[in-house]
Formats: sequence, C-alpha cells, structure tokens
Amino acid sequence: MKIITKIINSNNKTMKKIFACLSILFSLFFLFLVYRAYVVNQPCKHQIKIVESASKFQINNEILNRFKNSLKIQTVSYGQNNQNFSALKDFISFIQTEFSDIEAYKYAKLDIINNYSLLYKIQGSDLALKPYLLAAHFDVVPADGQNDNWKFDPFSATTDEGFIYGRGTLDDKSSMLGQLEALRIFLKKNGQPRRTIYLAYGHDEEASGYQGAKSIAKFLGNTTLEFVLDEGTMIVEKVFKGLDTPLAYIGSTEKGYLTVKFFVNTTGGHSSMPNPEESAIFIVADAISKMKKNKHPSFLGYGPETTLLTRIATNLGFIKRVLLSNIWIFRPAIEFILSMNPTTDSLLRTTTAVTIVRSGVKENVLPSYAEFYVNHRIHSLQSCKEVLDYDLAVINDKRINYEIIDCSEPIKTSSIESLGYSIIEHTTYQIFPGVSAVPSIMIALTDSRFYTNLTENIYRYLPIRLLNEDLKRYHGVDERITTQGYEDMINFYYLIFKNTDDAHLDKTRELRNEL
Ligand SMILES: CCCCCCCC/C=C\CCCCCCCC(=O)NCC(=O)O
Ligand SMILES: [Zn+2]
Ligand SMILES: [Zn+2]
Repeated sequence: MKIITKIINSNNKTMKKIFACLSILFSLFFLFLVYRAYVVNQPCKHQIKIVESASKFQINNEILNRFKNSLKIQTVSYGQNNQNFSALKDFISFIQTEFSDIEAYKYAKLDIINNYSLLYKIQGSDLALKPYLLAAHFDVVPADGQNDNWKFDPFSATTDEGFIYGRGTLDDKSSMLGQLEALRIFLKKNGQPRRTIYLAYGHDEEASGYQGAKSIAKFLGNTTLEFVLDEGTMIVEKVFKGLDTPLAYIGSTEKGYLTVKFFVNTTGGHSSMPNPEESAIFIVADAISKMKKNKHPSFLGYGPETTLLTRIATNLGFIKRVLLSNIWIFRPAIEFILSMNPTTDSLLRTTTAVTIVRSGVKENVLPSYAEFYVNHRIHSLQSCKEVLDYDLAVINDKRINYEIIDCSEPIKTSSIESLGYSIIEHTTYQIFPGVSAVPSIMIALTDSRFYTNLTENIYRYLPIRLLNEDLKRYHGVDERITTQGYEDMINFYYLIFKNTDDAHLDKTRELRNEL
C-alpha cells in the first residue's frame, strides 16, 4: 500500500505510467474473471427449470409398518459369501407376501436370480419403447461394534420425533420398499405401463454385488435399456458455507474401487527382547503412517469434479462464484479449501481408507505376521493399477507384500441430455420444489456398475433431502430417515413411473425440449 501511495504522490512520470497500465491490466483481468463467472458460467438450462409441483400421496400406517418390518430383518453382509443367508430368505418371503398383488398381474413376473436376488419385470404394452430399470439392494452393512453408540437398537426400527432409526433406512431398503409401494400405486391407478419396467434388487451389494447384480445383468443378457436409476448421491443442504440452495446431486458417474491387503512376515519371538526393526507391527505401522502422509494427488481442474464445481458456482455469492468459475487460475486455493472437508476432498482424488488391521495372538509374543487392508475409491482419471503403483512407491518397503482383494475401474460419465436424466431431474423438481439439480459424482460403489452393457444412461440418485451432517450416518451410527422422507421417496418413484410412461413418442421430444 505504501509503495502505491509513494508512486501516486511521486513526480516520476514513467513510474506513474507503468502503474496506470498495470492497474488497467489488472482491472481488465478482474473483469474477465467476473465475465467468466456471470456470463460464461450461467446456470445451465437443467438448473433453472421451474415445474408445477405434483399432488402427493400420503403415507399411511400400513405402509410405514411394512417399511419398519423390512428393517427388522437382519440381512447383513459381512463380506463376499459371508452373509446372513437365512435372513435373506426371510426377506424374500416377506417381500413376496407383502407385494403378492404385484406378482398377480398377468403382465408382471418375479424371477429369483442366483437364489437370493430379485428381478421384477412389468411387461409394457408398447414393445417399441426401450425398457428401463430401477435398482436397489436389500442387504445392509453390519452395526456390530456400534450398538452401544446407537440411540436405539439398529434393527428395532424405532420411531422417535419423526425419524425411523435403523440399518437400511438410507442404504438401501427405503429405495427398494419405496419403489415397490410406488409401483403398486402406479399399477392400481394406471394399469399396464406402455414401457416395460424392470426392478432389480441385489442381495449382496454391500459385498461387491458379484452374486446379485452381476447375475441379474447376465440374466438380462443383451436387453437394451433406456436408462438405469440406482441408489446414489442425494439432495444435500449446506455441503459448504455459502451454499444455501439445496442441491440435488444426480450421480452421472461413479468412482472406482480397489481393496488391497498389505502384509509382512517376520521371525517373531519373545516380547522381552524386541527388535523394533523386525517387528511386523512396526513395519505395518510405518507403512500406514506413510500412506496417511501421502494422499493420492488431486485432479481438480481435470476430471468431472470440475464440471460439478463450476455448476455449483452459479448458486454461490460473488467471491465464491468467481473463484469456482475460474478453477484454472485459483486451483491451489480451491484445492486447499476443498481438501479440508472429507466429502469435498473425496471428489478431487482417489481416497485412501485403512479399514482392517490384524496381528498378534498373545501379549508376550512378538507376532511374526501383520496385515492391513486399504480401501481406495478411485478418481475417474486413474486406474486400479496406477493407484496400486502409487501405494507401492509410497510404502517403498520390500518386506511388505500385497494381494489385490477387489478391483473395479471407475465408470464413465453418462449424458445429461438423455431421457432418463431429464425425467429424474424433472421429477426432482416436482417433488422437491426449491432445489436445484446438478449432475454429480457417486463416490461409493453401486450395483449399477454391472449394468453398463445394457445402457449408456446410468444414474445414481437417492431422492431424499439430507443435511451435510447426516452423511456420516451411512454405514455409521444412528442411520435414520424421516417419515416425510420416506413418503417423498414413494411419491418420487411413483412419478418416475408416470413420467417415464408419459414420455413416449412425441411426448419424449416435448419433455426433452421443455427441460
Ligand atoms: C461439492 C459437494 C458435492 C457433494 C456431493 C454429494 C455428497 C454425497 C456424499 C456422500 C454420498 C454417500 C452415498 C453412500 C451410498 C452408499 C453406497 C454404498 O454403500 N456402496 C457400497 C460401497 O461403496 O462400499
Ligand atoms: Zn447401498
Ligand atoms: Zn452401503
């Protein structure tokens, strides 16, 4: 500031000229950034549509109790082929009994795939229209080790102050039951649909889906689908400060997945004469510590998170809008800020989570073996191999061996110009007035990754409004849903059936133009 005042007050004309030029250049550059934020980066046509909200169906006790009863069946997946199979059987009987009227329609069919997964087909009357598929899963992650922290027993489906608590309330029995309730209402009201509907319910999504969704995809063979809608990102409020509009994040792409077991074998021995250099546990601890210090690189500015952030920018105040609309220049600052929040950080890079550590058998015996599991969610610009190579370079310890436990490459981005995306977005505006929809990144795995041969149009989206702090309830303590939230889900899926069925022939073009 002092230098600037000096230049202004000095008699040095050249200095003054240089200063004037620099000021003009700086102002022009600033205007250019503002132009990019307000003229180039307009809310896209997908974000500003105002539609009439739909009249809604109200939930009754029968529907609510059915949902709660589904939560009480402990369909827990502990790992691949390590599931509560008797609970899965009970769950299937429960569904068949509770929704027997759906199966009774002559144009409806239920197939049980690979003993435990379910595939409903509601044959449409117009064979020229491509079928579409809604997916969900009915296995859940365990709540073992968390029970004491839960407000209520995780399998009691207790209602408290408008919330239903329980494993599966968000992930993912609400989708499955919500879709079936909606289908029942749809068929009663509208009769046979024009367009064929598939409802695919996997029984092992939480254990990678190799037995369930993969078998369903095989069963569907070379069927071509118009679109797939599976569980996914949702409507979240206030993901970061200043983002006051609730945004509906419609997952149009999905990160990859890699689990690696790292292990070490040493000699072990008596704990009274430990050699820290040869301790299996210290070796593993060092490797874990190196991984903590060396996160995978950020791809901000190069991957789908850039489009997402640029779209989000149009919902922000002046400074943040200018910053996020110009990631190319403010990249380091934006990266620094987004890296501080685990949700936003997960969009920028491949994440690293150490999920299992095992070693030791007795307190006075030095173990000769130690292992740890690392679970990565792979950024769409990386591959399983690149991620593993990075890990090995970071660990840089020949004593540590590895085994790949599971790998799934990132899934390519689906178009937002498709009929499926338009319908999901339009229906969101009907059920959740006031939200703005943005195509987003699903940071976790879904069964839909097995359906990539059936369609290019795959969307991962859970039609529910959540607060940012609710996200930790996924796989965590006190997973819950509001009664209102469940009612919204049923209404959303009902309108998906209705809108997709109405979007035929000329109507399809009309809906596309409208949006
Ligand atoms: C700039 C802000 C963008 C915010 C993006 C949306 C926030 C959504 C955050 C979390 C979504 C978590 C969804 C969890 C779905 C669970 C699916 C699952 O458990 N699959 C199995 C697995 O991945 O292991
Ligand atoms: Zn899930
Ligand atoms: Zn899950």
